[in-house]
Amino acid sequence: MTLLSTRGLSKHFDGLQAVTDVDFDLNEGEVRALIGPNGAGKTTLVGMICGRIPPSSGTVQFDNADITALPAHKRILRGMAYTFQITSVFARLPAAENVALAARRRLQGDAVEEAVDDALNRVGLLDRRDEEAGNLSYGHQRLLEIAMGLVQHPRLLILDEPTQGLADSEIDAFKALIRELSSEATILLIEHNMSVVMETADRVTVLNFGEVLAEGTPQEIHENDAVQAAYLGTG
Ligand SMILES: Nc1ncnc2c1ncn2[C@@H]1O[C@H](COP(=O)(O)OP(=O)(O)OP(=O)(O)O)[C@@H](O)[C@H]1O
Repeated sequence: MTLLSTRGLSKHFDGLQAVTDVDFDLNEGEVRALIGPNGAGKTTLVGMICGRIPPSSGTVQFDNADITALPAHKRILRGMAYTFQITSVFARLPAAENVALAARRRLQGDAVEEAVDDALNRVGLLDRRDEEAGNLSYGHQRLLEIAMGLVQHPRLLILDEPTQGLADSEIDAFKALIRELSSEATILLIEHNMSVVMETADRVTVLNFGEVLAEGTPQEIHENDAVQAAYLGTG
């Protein structure tokens, strides 16, 4: 089943065409990586999907409904969760309280703490639960945001460069987390780390100059000459 689709989705900022006429379909249950050179329009496309950026033209459908005009917070209620490159944690609150704020959208009472600890455990931050979020490293703040997304049991989890700032050992744990989550949520991942893309994604979409350049399995994308030329260099 198609969970998300965009048709003719475009965005220009004054004279700059950031995203052009993108038709994008995401099946329920898949892990999709969105890759492309810097400035290709990945963050802008995802911003339009989750309602942070109003499109210049085109439509977004989620779960069989046209959500193009729906504000971001209402898309969250319909089952979208996302994290962005700039962390949005409350720095002075403990890690656990940040996750609890997200959990209370859905749960009450003792169930909140249980869900918070479960989400922190899954991203590997349970032992940091009482630490002020602002004291965590940048990479750990990104993981904390993923926990804030997870605790809402989203149908679609969108992650913008989640492995930025993580050590190699943490990236390995992140790959395992994505594989585990893929049985419960559809995942859209903007990712520059090709080992993460190759090892976690079912399919890959490549954006270049705001347009879809190619789409396919990680292997197909790796072997695609146009992608090699635009993005992967000599591969
Ligand atoms: N708010 C904005 N105002 C003006 N131009 C913008 C704005 N946001 C993005 N752009 C421009 O739109 C283009 C696409 O940017 P976007 O951030 O979507 O690319 P990206 O593929 O996510 O890049 P990166 O990998 O560097 O994050 C770039 O040329 C960028 O400078």
